[in-house]
Amino acid sequence: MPAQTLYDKIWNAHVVSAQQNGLDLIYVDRHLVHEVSSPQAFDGLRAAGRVVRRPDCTLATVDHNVPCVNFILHQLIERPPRLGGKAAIKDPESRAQCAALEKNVKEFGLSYFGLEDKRQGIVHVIGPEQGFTLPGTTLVCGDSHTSTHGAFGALAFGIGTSEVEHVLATQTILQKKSKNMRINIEGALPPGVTPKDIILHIIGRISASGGNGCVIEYAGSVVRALSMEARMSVCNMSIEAGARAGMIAPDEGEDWDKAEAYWRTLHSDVDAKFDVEVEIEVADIAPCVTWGTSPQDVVPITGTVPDPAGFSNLDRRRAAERALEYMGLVPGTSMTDIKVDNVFIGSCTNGRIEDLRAAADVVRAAGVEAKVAPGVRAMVVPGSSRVKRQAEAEGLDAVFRRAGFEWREAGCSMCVGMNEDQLAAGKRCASTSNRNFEGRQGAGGRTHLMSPAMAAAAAMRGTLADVRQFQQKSSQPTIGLDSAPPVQQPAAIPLDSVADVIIPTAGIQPAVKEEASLADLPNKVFRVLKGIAAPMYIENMDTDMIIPKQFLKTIVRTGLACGLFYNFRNDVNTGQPARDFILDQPPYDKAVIIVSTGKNFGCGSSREHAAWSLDDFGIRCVIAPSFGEIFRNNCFQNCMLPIELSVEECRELARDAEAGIELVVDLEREEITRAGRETAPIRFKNGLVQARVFIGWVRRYWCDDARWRGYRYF
Ligand SMILES: CC(C)[C@@](O)(CC(=O)O)C(=O)O
Ligand code: SF4
Repeated sequence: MPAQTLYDKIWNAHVVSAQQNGLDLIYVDRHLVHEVSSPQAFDGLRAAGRVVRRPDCTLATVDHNVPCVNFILHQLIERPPRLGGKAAIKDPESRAQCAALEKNVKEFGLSYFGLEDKRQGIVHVIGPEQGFTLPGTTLVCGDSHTSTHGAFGALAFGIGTSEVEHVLATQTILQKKSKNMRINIEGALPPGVTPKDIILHIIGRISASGGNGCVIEYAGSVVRALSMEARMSVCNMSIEAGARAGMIAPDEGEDWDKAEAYWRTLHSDVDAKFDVEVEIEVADIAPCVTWGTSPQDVVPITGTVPDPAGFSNLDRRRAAERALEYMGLVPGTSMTDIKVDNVFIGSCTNGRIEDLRAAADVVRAAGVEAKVAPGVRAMVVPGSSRVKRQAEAEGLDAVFRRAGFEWREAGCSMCVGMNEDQLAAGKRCASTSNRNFEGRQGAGGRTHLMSPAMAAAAAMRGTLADVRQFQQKSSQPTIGLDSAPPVQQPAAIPLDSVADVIIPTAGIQPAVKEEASLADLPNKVFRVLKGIAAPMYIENMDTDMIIPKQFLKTIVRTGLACGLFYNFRNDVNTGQPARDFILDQPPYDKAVIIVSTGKNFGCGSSREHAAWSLDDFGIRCVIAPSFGEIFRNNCFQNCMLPIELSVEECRELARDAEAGIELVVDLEREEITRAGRETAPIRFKNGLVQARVFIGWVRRYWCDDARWRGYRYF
């Protein structure tokens, strides 16, 4: 057996069948479900008369839309008010989305941590908390930050809603295997430098597209010494590095005796080959903050706002100029001179107990009299109800409250602003979340990413601040390392209805005996596509830009063209159409193709709404130098072809698109030509694979493996 990486081992142990088009059908051990990415999936099941194949391996919760304010009465959908619950969900769309999940979990018989459940919380906090996440398993969720669970040596990745439906129905998923990337992190961690700083530093170093096409394994002495919370923060942001997933080999486990033999094999073999290896020396890292609108826009807190003119890459420079304008920043400004209006401590990156302790340490170090700086609104939102209770048991809430922080209920809150916790236009927020995208925390809001300790320091000072100045005053241990004092955990809450350790692929029974049907192939599938292409020049065009969060509250897939590139096409303040965006100008208002010269198109959130809105507008093909992996899969699911070409080729096509020349994408010939021009055709890179996957994908209505009939449909 050739040497294998950790990723290879888990992947190989879960292959149900290798497909001819370069995809593997993978068995899914665990499936987490939340209210935003699931309603359309359940509707699909209902329409097809299907059941959930493994309700015992599926766990659902509400997190994105839940109010984080604590009112006395809770009155979600026709329920008698109860004491001690959360505020009623006032926004009708948010309420409908949560209500849809409540209905679906009942109908399909799933384990559900609802609003009033003591175990409710952000999906990526509760999975590990409840022992649902285990080493060596495959775990998926309709959410990009599923990468978090890789901290346990699981292969965990985000998927789109159509894929959620496929997993619900079959407990399998069709995926292309990624490349292996290893990031070795060595050295002595300087004071004030936390896991968040390490991952921000890494993204700054390898870029937001640096992990494209890869699964990252984090290794090295620094990683081995990290606590589980810290590992989760690092793996969480693998998606911000453009990777499919992040993983860390497990080294300890509470259920050790149960699964020891298997878990012990979960490491990369000594001579395993990685496609990409990166070395990180942590000794030189300082606490980090972001200045722009991509997680790669990282500087040390001692640094200044960079000058876009310093970027030699044209798309990068354009993105930086746009970012600075959006962020209201001037090159050369010291980061510590930047005033903040809001502070948000929470999210699936940094909403765990250790994060709250780290932030509270800084608040304590500022002195008992110290208060949040005047004019700053600071809130702490625990990642789960259990984290909240633990923090209260340790008295952390009192530390925060005394200093003037708001102490909130568990949920996603201002990480995404789907509840009422939104950052107002023009306001600046020091945030422990993972995305500083335009409009991420609220339309027009400006986000700086940082560690919980740094966010607490910013709250106390009223500007971005160097946490080391606070820490010198205190003798608190460095956060995120296993050396932190042991803390008493509250009694474990049993998760009765969730199955025990699952041995991958064992005991698979042949599924339903239905036959593949080629009859109703969607008519959107094309073999030749001719039409107007709209050029776009932004690097890291994230799916928050393609469709902002206010359009994610729908429970259907249709009618989303109105949300497409919403913040580009409308005035953020008035909501009036701006009419100056490319897709609003003839002939591009009839575009069927997008040509992006910028890398990493569709990065970030897994929201299939991005593909649905492009589809609704009439786009059938997107051409770019690289794609966010989940977006790429979502395109296929919606019969929209993503084509990867070199940056130069994309630029060439963008020039033609700019001139209004129609492009012809021919799948059979695997080439792109310019209508009515003699210019040499551009061949698809990996043309065969691309075209075959596209045609094959939609033709393969059923996964026709003898052992396993996976079901897929549109
Ligand atoms: C559902 C959505 C708001 C999401 O959680 C989805 C995701 O990251 O895949 C996000 O953070 O953008
Ligand atoms: S990234 Fe934010 S919105 Fe998405 S799951 Fe994490 S906390 Fe929730």
